[in-house]
Amino acid sequence: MIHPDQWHPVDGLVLEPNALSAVTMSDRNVVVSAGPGAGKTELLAQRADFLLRTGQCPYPRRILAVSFKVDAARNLRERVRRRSGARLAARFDSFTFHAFAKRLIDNFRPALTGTNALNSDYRIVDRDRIEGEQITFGDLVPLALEIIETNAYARGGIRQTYSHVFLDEFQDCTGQQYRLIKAAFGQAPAVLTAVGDTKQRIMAWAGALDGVLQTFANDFSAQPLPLYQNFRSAPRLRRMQNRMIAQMDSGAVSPDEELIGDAGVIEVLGFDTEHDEAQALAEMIDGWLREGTPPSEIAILVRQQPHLVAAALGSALTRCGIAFRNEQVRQDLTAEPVAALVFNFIRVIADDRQPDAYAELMRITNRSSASDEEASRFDGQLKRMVSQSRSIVRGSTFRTGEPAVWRAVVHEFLQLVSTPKLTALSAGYQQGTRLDDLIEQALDAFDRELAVDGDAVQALRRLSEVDAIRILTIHKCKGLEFEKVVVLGVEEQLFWGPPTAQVSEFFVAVSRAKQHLVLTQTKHRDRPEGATGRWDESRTPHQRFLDFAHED
Ligand SMILES: Nc1ncnc2c1ncn2[C@@H]1O[C@H](COP(=O)(O)OP(=O)(O)OP(=O)(O)O)[C@@H](O)[C@H]1O
Repeated sequence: MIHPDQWHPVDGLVLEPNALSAVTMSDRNVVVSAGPGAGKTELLAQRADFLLRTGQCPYPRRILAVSFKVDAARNLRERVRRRSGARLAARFDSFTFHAFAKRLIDNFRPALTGTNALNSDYRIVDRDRIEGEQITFGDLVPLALEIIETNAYARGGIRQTYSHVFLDEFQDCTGQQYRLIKAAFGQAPAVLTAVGDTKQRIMAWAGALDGVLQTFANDFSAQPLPLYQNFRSAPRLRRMQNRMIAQMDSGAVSPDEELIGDAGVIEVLGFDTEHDEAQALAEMIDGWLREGTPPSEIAILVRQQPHLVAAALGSALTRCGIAFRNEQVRQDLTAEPVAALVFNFIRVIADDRQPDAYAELMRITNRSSASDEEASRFDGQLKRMVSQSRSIVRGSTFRTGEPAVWRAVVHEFLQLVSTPKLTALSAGYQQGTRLDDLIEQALDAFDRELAVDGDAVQALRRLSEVDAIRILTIHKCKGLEFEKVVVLGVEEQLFWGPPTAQVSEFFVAVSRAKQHLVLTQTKHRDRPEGATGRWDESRTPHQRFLDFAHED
């Protein structure tokens, strides 16, 4: 443990004065408001390191960080683990609101009574729930709220556990989520740090509270600390963001002299049809990859329905042999250890060039062996199975594009690993049919990718975090950043709704780019297969948004 005076920002980062105050604040709640790329999430990671390393969050107490998206929660968790080490980071809980609520329900479920009472093996379903046995995602926060509001034991437990609470992207907090935070920590000694940007408020349609940063400052007597820098985007991109800020919140505009420089590229591309657009983008992305841009640094952002709007682009990328993940279709599966295990096994047997995948497979499957003897026996069995499965899938009779044959091989592998070992992979796997459901989802995801070109190795690349470029909605890209960002379809037909919400969404999309931003628009988009609702084939450029790209 070190004295607070001896602590320095991790990785040698220099923090602006307000950021340093927020990071090292000892006993006061704080609300940090700042624009994109100002380092709000980074500030939380630094604060976690400060609190854990200096003992301000003393053992066995913990830090709770609440984010809105699985990706964002995972990024923060990984940043803290990498910087502060696994031992200290074990006391850092980075959850989404839903995961935090579920944790409360799982720990204090008997506190739910009457029509809200739940069996221990309850399941989460999309809709049409059966009382006592099932709940929906939408029920998680209200049920957790009921527990915290009505049960002093649960309130005491949560307050005893957490000495510090972080709230990321807090501008999008809904009324119910806010009530949950207030009920859990309103009267508690826990120190809260909220960060957010009102210009990036994109969840108003889902009930995000207007002015929640100010409400929080009032209710929690939090000290407001604005930040002014943007560490993410090159100057040309920052000037575009600044032109948008001038319209959204004129008080937050940066002085011109801070944004001087030629670095950064913005391109506006117009096409006749989505096929022309797809071909040009696939060639452009192919060029970026050849120049050495890692696939994980390239994102295609679509305001909605990426599986339809980017369908032509998906086909063009496949023709060029570029792996992509369409995140609308693929759930956050790779974050699930059992799904990662299934994909890893397929990778090991289908692809020769994956020595790390084999080592990882051994490590994970052998983790919970009771003794050295058992571990070495299992090692031998696994090696034999991998070698047999390899010969099967490389044999001339193996129909490699056929999902059922892969399923059979995977099931045999899972049987060898055994249910107790699989259940031990994650705390939630004991519950109901969760483990089986996830295995099924992983296999379904693999089937879908296999259907694209019948190539198992390519299918796995598309499912991987590192090897594939990403196609995702603007909602999903919140808090993320990429070298190259394409905003696909800057058209009136895609950006509609209340003007303030639209411009915030466009702002979130544009501000994800570090170096290179491409905005596209087409005159015509054929109605794609699978489109059920309204679909306008004739398209109009969203000129007001495209104009932001032009320097005066
Ligand atoms: N003090 C700093 N010095 C140098 N780089 C920094 C600093 N703080 C943050 N960064 C880097 O700047 C980038 C943006 O930081 P971060 O994602 O924390 O911003 P943010 O305010 O949360 O952005 P947004 O609201 O747009 O999601 C990251 O790559 C981060 O590592």
